[in-house]
Amino acid sequence: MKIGLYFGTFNPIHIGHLIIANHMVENSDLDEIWMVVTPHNPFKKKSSLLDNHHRLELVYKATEAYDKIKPSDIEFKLPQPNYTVHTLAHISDMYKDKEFCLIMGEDNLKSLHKWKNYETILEHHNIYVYPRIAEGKIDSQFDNHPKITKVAAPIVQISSTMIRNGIKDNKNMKPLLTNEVWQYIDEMNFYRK
Ligand SMILES: Nc1ncnc2c1ncn2[C@@H]1O[C@H](COP(=O)(O)OP(=O)(O)OP(=O)(O)O)[C@@H](O)[C@H]1O
Ligand SMILES: O=C(O)c1ccc[n+]([C@@H]2O[C@H](COP(=O)([O-])O)[C@@H](O)[C@H]2O)c1
Repeated sequence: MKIGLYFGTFNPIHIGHLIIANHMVENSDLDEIWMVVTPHNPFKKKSSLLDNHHRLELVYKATEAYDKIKPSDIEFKLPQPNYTVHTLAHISDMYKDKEFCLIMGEDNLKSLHKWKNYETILEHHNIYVYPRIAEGKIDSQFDNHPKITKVAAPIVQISSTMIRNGIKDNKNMKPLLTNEVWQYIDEMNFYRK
């Protein structure tokens, strides 16, 4: 079984993430997508983060109706900040019968050469890349790389930052989230201040 790992902070998960996950699983050889909720991205400050379990709950609510998309809390028990190379080693060891690939936007591909042991990641895993509008250039070593496959997924210009800021400013952000996710955020008063 081939699993696509879609890593993210998901603070909160929005329809942009879901569109990508669904597109990838329906238009590639991947059997499932696991949305891996990251406690602490080594490149981001942790301060404005909703608790891990709340972010996981939101991913659970967003993906409940999708058979091939599943939430994962595998990084919760691993040392922080979360280096993807360590998570991949751990998960591959846990599920020896499965093949794990990475799903990544072009924005993340632009910084991949700065990730811890990125050569090891590429040695053991395929990366499926979808287009994203972002500044900067992709390192030329990743051009036509045998382990990197580009997938022509739609571009959706939504970010979690946009949603958090909108909620704080009392704007209606409902169309950018699933109903279940919006209801939970609203009930719990998340992101209001
Ligand atoms: N609209 C989108 N379309 C496609 N990919 C996205 C979109 N938003 C985020 N991603 C990608 O999904 C992964 C997880 O996203 P992340 O949790 O960082 O969301 P974000 O919206 O970029 O968050 P933030 O605004 O808080 O930085 C990252 O690899 C990110 O590049
Ligand atoms: O391993 C690394 O060096 C590394 C550097 C930057 C980001 N990552 C991972 O990339 C994933 C995407 O993060 P984010 O915050 O953009 O959603 C998340 O799981 C991070 O831990 C990993």
